[in-house]
Amino acid sequence: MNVSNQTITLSHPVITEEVSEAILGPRRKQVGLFGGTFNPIHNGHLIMAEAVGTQLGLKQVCFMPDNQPPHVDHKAAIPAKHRLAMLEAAIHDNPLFGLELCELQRGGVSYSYDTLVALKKLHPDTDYYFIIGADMVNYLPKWYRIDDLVKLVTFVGVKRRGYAPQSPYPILWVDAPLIEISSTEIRQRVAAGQSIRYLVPEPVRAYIEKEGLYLDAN
Ligand SMILES: Nc1ncnc2c1ncn2[C@@H]1O[C@H](COP(=O)(O)OP(=O)(O)OP(=O)(O)O)[C@@H](O)[C@H]1O
Ligand SMILES: O=C(O)c1ccc[n+]([C@@H]2O[C@H](COP(=O)([O-])O)[C@@H](O)[C@H]2O)c1
Repeated sequence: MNVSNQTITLSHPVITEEVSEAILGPRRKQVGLFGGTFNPIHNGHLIMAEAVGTQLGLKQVCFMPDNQPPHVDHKAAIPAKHRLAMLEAAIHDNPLFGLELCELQRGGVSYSYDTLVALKKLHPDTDYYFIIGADMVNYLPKWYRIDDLVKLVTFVGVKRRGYAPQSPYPILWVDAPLIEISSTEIRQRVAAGQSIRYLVPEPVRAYIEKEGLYLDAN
């Protein structure tokens, strides 16, 4: 500790986070939830999760694979065990990233309202930030019990080219590098025998090849 001209500079924190919590009570945790089908996860997902987590200073960003996405026009995804294996391979080397598996464990249609009610009951000291692309923000008015859901969670909208950053609901808008990759494009490229190198992390590319996934276009 240096003392000069009445300015005190601390060379290291005096109390630890544990001591602070013992005195002031538990601090609220800020956790990002990135829900998706991840069929498969791609670099666009990873870049936006990193951008949101670092810009908002979140403690963790949890990727949350859905069991069955609520909108009816979604194509059947490959089995959850493959989507999960690729997610694990993609995120394991980033300490900011984690997994939230409650929707797979619950089964059925993955309504976000049901998920947030369950998570808030389990972790009342956590504030959740639900990360969605600007394309998905347009659909928010159609989400199940959306007026109740916005009271349980803060929606973080990631800007995308071609989608105005606006909504009737409160959205925390975040800029991330614009990476126009979609899982649909990855599946189509694999089916057409084209390269997906550098569009997905290398362990994900290797897994798709080893397991022979997405060879039929859908
Ligand atoms: N390149 C991207 N930039 C910004 N947001 C994205 C991007 N790709 C996906 N998202 C967002 O990620 C979330 C989960 O998306 P999902 O798992 O359905 O991936 P997808 O690439 O959109 O898949 P699909 O092409 O099969 O519809 C959604 O909120 C979607 O808006
Ligand atoms: O709860 C809803 O009504 C609802 C409607 C559409 C999408 N969602 C959630 O939004 C996330 C992204 O959806 P998707 O279809 O792009 O994978 C995923 O976690 C879905 O469960 C939720």
